[in-house]
Amino acid sequence: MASHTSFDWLKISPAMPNEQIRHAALQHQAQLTKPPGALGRLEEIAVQLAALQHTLHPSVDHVQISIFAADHGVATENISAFPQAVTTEMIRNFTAGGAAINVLARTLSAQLEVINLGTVHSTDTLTNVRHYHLGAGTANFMHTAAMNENQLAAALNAGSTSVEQARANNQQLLIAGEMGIGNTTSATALACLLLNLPPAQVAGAGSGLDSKGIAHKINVIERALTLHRSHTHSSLEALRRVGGFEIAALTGAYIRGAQLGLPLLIDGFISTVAALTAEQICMDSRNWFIYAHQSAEPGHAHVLKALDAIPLLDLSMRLGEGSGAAVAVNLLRMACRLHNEMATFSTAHVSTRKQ
Ligand SMILES: Cc1cc2ncn([C@H]3O[C@H](COP(=O)(O)O)[C@@H](O)[C@H]3O)c2cc1C
Ligand SMILES: O=C(O)c1cccnc1
Repeated sequence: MASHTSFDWLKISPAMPNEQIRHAALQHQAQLTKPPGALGRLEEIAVQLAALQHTLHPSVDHVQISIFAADHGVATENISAFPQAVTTEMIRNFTAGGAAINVLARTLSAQLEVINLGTVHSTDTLTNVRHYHLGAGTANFMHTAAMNENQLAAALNAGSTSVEQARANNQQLLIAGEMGIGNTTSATALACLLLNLPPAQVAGAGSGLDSKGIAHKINVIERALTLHRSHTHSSLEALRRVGGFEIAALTGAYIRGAQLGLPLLIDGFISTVAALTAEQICMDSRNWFIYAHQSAEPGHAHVLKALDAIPLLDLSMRLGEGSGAAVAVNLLRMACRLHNEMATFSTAHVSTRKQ
């Protein structure tokens, strides 16, 4: 790939979790008034957040949710149950406060931002959207690479910018969500390239295809992989060829979040494919990822398995927008408060385990 300067930042090493604090947090958990391990993964989350935030008193009160939206050229192949216009219509809905993620963000008092990287229909009149204009959506990857290198670099940078803003605003956790009709096709093609899986194993209904629609989607992805596979020698190149602007922005956000030491709560199938891409580009970035939920999209289980990740929740959600991650925030908050506020055996005068 040319244009080295624009991709150079991807090589910066991720921040390291604090292992001393992890150890101290584990010891603290053992002193709380409960049988050791009885709070299960809530204990693990608190200990992990302590190590990531370099404090014995972790907290995720301040949450930023960044929704990256873009259109996909491959949408012209009839691979979604919904028309492409929905991407733009949903951006409008996000700004009006009516989408699922708006409701969830309000319950969390989270900061929500909407980023349009490039859609077929303009949203320029909307003032509370950050606009990037990378193009009127990606090119159709059935015929050519989805992005050129400038578009890929700009999309990765857009994700990075959101993380830097979150950091500057002292946010403690970032959720990067996505919106883009056709993006389960793009994410499936990308996962298949990165993990060498057959599309039939990964592809699903997305926003609601029937079995005939899924068979067609699989066929489209198989043909695209035949075009791109032999030219794809790196994960970054796979992202450029079959990814989307918003998937690249998520990837950039995850890599930059890891570099700046900001914990990242990963949503469903599309977000997890971006996390897989981030991890393949920048291996130790994985330390900063917390997988929130298992999507009903069948490919999600395969990608999570490849990542050796067990998500916190399984609610049969299949929405995207960062919604599954938003639902998991209260679990993280409760894990932190238990860790920070429970009495110890000694302060509460509770007898410890028999020797
Ligand atoms: C109204 C509506 C709101 C959404 N919010 C997220 N998605 C989700 O569905 C899309 C991916 O599905 P596919 O690949 O089948 O097009 C993405 O925009 C994703 O965020 C939505 C989809 C719809 C229809
Ligand atoms: O799991 C997801 O992220 C997902 C699944 C279906 C449609 N949109 C998003």
